[in-house]
Amino acid sequence: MSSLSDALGRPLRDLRISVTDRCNLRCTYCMPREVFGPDYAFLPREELLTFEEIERLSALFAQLGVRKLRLTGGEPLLRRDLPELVARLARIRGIEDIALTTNGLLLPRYARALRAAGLKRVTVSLDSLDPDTFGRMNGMGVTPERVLEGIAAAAEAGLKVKVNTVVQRGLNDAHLLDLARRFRDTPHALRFIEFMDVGETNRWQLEQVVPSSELAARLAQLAPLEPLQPTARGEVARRYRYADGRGEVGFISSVTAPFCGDCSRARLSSDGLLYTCLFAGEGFDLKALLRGAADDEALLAAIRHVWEARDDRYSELRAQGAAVTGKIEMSRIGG
Ligand SMILES: Nc1nc2c(ncn2[C@@H]2O[C@H](COP(=O)(O)OP(=O)(O)OP(=O)(O)O)[C@@H](O)[C@H]2O)c(=O)[nH]1
Ligand SMILES: C[S@@+](CC[C@H](N)C(=O)[O-])C[C@H]1O[C@@H](n2cnc3c(N)ncnc32)[C@H](O)[C@@H]1O
Ligand code: SF4
Ligand code: SF4
Repeated sequence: MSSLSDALGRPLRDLRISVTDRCNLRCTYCMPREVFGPDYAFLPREELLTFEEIERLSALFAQLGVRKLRLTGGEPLLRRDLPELVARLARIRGIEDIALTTNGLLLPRYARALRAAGLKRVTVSLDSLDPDTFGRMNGMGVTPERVLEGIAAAAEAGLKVKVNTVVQRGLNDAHLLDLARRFRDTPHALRFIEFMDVGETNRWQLEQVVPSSELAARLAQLAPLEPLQPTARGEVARRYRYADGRGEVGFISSVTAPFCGDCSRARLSSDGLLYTCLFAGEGFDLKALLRGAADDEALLAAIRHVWEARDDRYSELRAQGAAVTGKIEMSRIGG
């Protein structure tokens, strides 16, 4: 088994796989309704990688050093028979961790099947406990209760749960202590994500980013925060525990504290393009190779080549004032 490094010396360890570009929500920061409306052209079914294709590629990525897979989207639970894909991926030699990022709405239906297929953990997105705020942010008027039911179903099925909250100044930042209180006495780590300028449609403005340092100071009203050691190199979230022992929080601070230096994440879009950065404009068409009957050696060589040429560090460059246009949408590349 070989492993490789990119142009900045970073290994390839994680593969984030988008299984659909569709979603049952329209979060304003990700798929704003005015863009992703009834006429939006989502990918036709035949353009999506099949489970066989995803399995084959994942096994090749594992040969090149990938240890962790994350299924995402769009909303991954909209992809029919997703537990079957999990079962296929769980059998791949070298894969140590499989996770799923979801908005939670379909977890009451699928949590048990996912667990039975070999999934160990899920990350559920929930931006507010205030129904008006959450309904507005998810663009569909869906209540936080529905997501909490999904979280409960996941926990009951034996899945480890993390919760992701995107923070936007003036939208949900007034209600964050309620969320923190809600999860403090649970085993579910709550992670606050700085609103990011991903894609081209979410009208990102720096003024709407609440720096994690500001949030941390607010959370300290509940109890002082003590930093925790990273569990792995390249960990996205900075983790803290409350000094009174009642829970864990994390901060994902791509805007105020970029973490490109250790970024070992590749991304596979639902239509089979390989991207080396969340903010990339172009991907490498692995599906064309797959469907052009390339053998494993040719696919391995192509992936190696792409990774070895990689010098992406978008968040660091943004922090230095660089502007980039033509970025792919989050729902297509996978969050
Ligand atoms: N800028 C940037 N943001 C990222 C990257 N990876 C993840 N994120 C952001 O962080 C959020 C959380 O990612 P998750 O996959 O839930 O978290 P994680 O910390 O990678 O996952 P685990 O540690 O495996 O639980 C994503 O939804 C993105 O918004 C990255 O490489 N770059
Ligand atoms: C694109 S979603 C896909 C998975 C699933 N639909 C969900 O919402 O969890 C993955 C993650 O990206 C986050 N995200 C989407 N747009 C974002 C943005 N502009 N800034 C920060 N995080 C964002 C979401 O909150 C979610 O946690
Ligand atoms: S963040 Fe997730 S749930 Fe919200 S619109 Fe994007 S893909 Fe859908
Ligand atoms: S901005 Fe790109 S290189 Fe930097 S951490 Fe995110 S995905 Fe990795």
